[in-house]
Amino acid sequence: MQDYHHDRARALLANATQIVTPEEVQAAVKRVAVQLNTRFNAEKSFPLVLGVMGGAVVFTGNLLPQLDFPLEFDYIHVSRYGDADRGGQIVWKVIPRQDVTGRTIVVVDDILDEGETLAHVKQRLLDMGAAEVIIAVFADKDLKRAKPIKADLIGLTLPNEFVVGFGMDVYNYWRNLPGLWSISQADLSAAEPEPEFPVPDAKKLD
Ligand SMILES: O=P(O)(O)OC[C@H]1O[C@H](OP(=O)(O)OP(=O)(O)O)[C@H](O)[C@@H]1O
Ligand SMILES: Nc1nc2[nH]cnc2c(=O)[nH]1
Repeated sequence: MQDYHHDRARALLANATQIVTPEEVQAAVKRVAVQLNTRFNAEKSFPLVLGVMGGAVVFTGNLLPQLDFPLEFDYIHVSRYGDADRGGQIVWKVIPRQDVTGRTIVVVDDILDEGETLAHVKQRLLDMGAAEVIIAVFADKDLKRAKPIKADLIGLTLPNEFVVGFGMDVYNYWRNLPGLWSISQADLSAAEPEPEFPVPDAKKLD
């Protein structure tokens, strides 16, 4: 089982192309931090920053120490892609736990792709009584068509390719990469389905 995932993850990365270097990633995080600092140091507010797990974990972890205004942090957990490379139904795993009534909320996520996830999250927070919901994303994917939501702050704009790294995964692999990689088209969707049961390790059967 471990061999299977190790080899599959390595093969996916071997076929992938690096599109953003770790240095460019860090510059993008800084851009978002500077914009948030400029905005929130100019007003006397106390925003609730909500990271959208799981993909936002790395962006959030890099961004928070660069913010220099008073804030409260928590996370929500929403997923639309699951283990797939295409969006499906939105599944809430952790809903907002604080009372958001009347508050300014900054939602932090790794990527705005079709925009369904963040449109849904924003509407839910507004329905719960939030005064204002600001969307900060590490990356916005250029789909060349309208989306149901626009981010207020964007670190960088990406081409319409399936990317991994800096919190983003392919089949649960490679969230840990410090740069961004575009997964080969041949490895998407057509990819062999993951076995439902652990693959026997041939070596151990000998
Ligand atoms: O704009 P959309 O097309 O809706 O896609 C964007 C969402 O997709 C990713 O989450 P995913 O559902 O993959 O869950 P994850 O964060 O656990 O990887 C990403 O973190 C965004 O939340
Ligand atoms: N890993 C990953 N997750 C996504 N969720 C929406 N778009 C993407 C993408 O390009 N890569």
